[in-house]
Amino acid sequence: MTFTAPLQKDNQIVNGVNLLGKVSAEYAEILTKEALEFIAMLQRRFGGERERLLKLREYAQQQFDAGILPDFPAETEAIRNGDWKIAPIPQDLLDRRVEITGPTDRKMVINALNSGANAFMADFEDSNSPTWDNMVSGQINLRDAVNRTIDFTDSKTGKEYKLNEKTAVLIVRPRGWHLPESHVLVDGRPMSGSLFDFGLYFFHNAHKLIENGTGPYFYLPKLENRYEAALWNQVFVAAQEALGLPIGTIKATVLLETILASFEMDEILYELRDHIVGLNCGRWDYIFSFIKKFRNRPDFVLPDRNEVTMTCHFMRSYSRLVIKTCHRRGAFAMGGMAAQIPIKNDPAANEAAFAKVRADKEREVGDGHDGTWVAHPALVPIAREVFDRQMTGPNQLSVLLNDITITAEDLLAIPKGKITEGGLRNNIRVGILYLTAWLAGNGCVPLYNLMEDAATAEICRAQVWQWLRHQAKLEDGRTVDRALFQTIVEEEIAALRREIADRSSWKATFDRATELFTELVTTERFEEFLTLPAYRHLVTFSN
Ligand SMILES: CC(=O)SCCNC(=O)CCNC(=O)[C@H](O)C(C)(C)COP(=O)(O)OP(=O)(O)OC[C@H]1O[C@@H](n2cnc3c(N)ncnc32)[C@H](O)[C@@H]1OP(=O)(O)O
Ligand SMILES: O=CC(=O)O
Ligand SMILES: [Mg+2]
Repeated sequence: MTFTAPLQKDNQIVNGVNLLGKVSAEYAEILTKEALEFIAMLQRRFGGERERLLKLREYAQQQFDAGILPDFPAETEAIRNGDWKIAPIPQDLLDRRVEITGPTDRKMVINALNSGANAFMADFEDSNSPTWDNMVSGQINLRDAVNRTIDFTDSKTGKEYKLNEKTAVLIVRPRGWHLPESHVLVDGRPMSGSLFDFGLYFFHNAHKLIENGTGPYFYLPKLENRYEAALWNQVFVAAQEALGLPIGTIKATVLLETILASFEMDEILYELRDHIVGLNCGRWDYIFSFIKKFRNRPDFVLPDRNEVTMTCHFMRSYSRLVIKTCHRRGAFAMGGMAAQIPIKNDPAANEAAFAKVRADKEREVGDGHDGTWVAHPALVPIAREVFDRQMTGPNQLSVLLNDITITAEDLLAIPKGKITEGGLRNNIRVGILYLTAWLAGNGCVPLYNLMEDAATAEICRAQVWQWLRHQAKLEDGRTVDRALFQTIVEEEIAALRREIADRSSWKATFDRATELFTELVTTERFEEFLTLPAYRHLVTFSN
């Protein structure tokens, strides 16, 4: 994706680096000459390899389109069969039973760190809309959190926020390899969003984190193979060398959230063995990736989104393989995110939502996961109660699952279930409303009592695309074709317009979101990520 914007010498704080976004006095504290030199170094050294690996994804797709299915690579058998372990895990990451996640909004960062969770994943990815302001103010908020100077006063309620004495361990999730940061050009080209997010956080905070007795910890999203893991490893080595820190200071947890990465779990752990502490089951992107990679196969059409749960054979197999693989290597197998959130003003519905979260956590701890994710502070005690009851030590590394074998067939077993008009309508509604919020600068929203973020919205639009492409049959016998889609989408747009009538910030982006969603689900060529075309609408040049 390229953007044209005037290159001005006067916004070149550093030779060859052009800042196209606003730089206020506060932003300049993050976008210092030294920090920009550091991220430019990362981009110059690793930007080319990133682009090559993104091309490799296209090549792999051609194989799937030609009918070839993924399998465990023959050439890395020695790694899978070898007897090796990852490097030791730091003390403050040994017990990760409950992790809260959320965007880097100032109030939410304080709430998450105070939530009672063991760790907080501060998210520049699925739950973030990458406006320039969100990216740079997110870095400011994290810097202030690390320095314990963060505070906030809610202008509406007057409520004041500051950090408790004891806070969650901070882990930061940069954007995935596919996303650019178009407000920063290095030698005339947009830099990688991953390197921007990682680089600025690491540069400003690594030494302070170590002084505080913790470290620069990261979650790495959407990896598809060992090469992408190896690239992160090289980035870590270069970053640590540049700041004079020992190799292995950085610790990362990789989101195992693509179907292809499932075939290279050992290899990903191996490539990152000095820096990795575990894998995490990112179930929502995983489902999305499953639909995306096999999108052109009529035999891989999935049922309604709410039927594709963690208890489906392919999902349960994947999470068990994560546990088995990780524990053999001394790495953590983190669970994932149930989408239920508290339901206000309806105690019965709220209890039903909590019961679903509880059941999800019971499955995770029972299977051998070492910890889990929650989306909301009110869910911390629910997850903690389940893990405290069933996980007596700090983790379950000793659960080896030696008697379980997971095959390629298990990972690729298509779940059975219905496609319904309700499911189609829900995908359309959630897809449009999520994009509306995202374009308005909010990457995570409650919709119809569920947490929705970029990964869940990807499932919505990918399913509609897939059902249209393969003329899927609804349970009542009708075909999902253009005519049916057109009728339903028009009805839903009219209903949504009424639903958001008093939300002024959403009204401004609703039309763009409906256009974008319709384009995404009806286009001949499947868009790899909805955030790529959507990002063009977010980019604002200040000069
Ligand atoms: C697929 C994946 O990648 S999962 C990971 C990405 N997703 C996430 O991280 C989910 C993050 N969660 C959220 O953003 C929010 O919980 C939402 C959008 C789902 C729900 O938000 P809301 O409806 O506004 O929540 P609600 O009104 O109940 O919030 C109550 C309080 O909890 C706080 N809160 C809610 N969620 C979080 C969170 N994840 N972290 C910190 N604070 C939170 C709110 O800021 C609010 O604080 P206040 O009382 O001081 O004002
Ligand atoms: O990032 C998490 C996911 O489920 O996707
Ligand atoms: Mg994800």
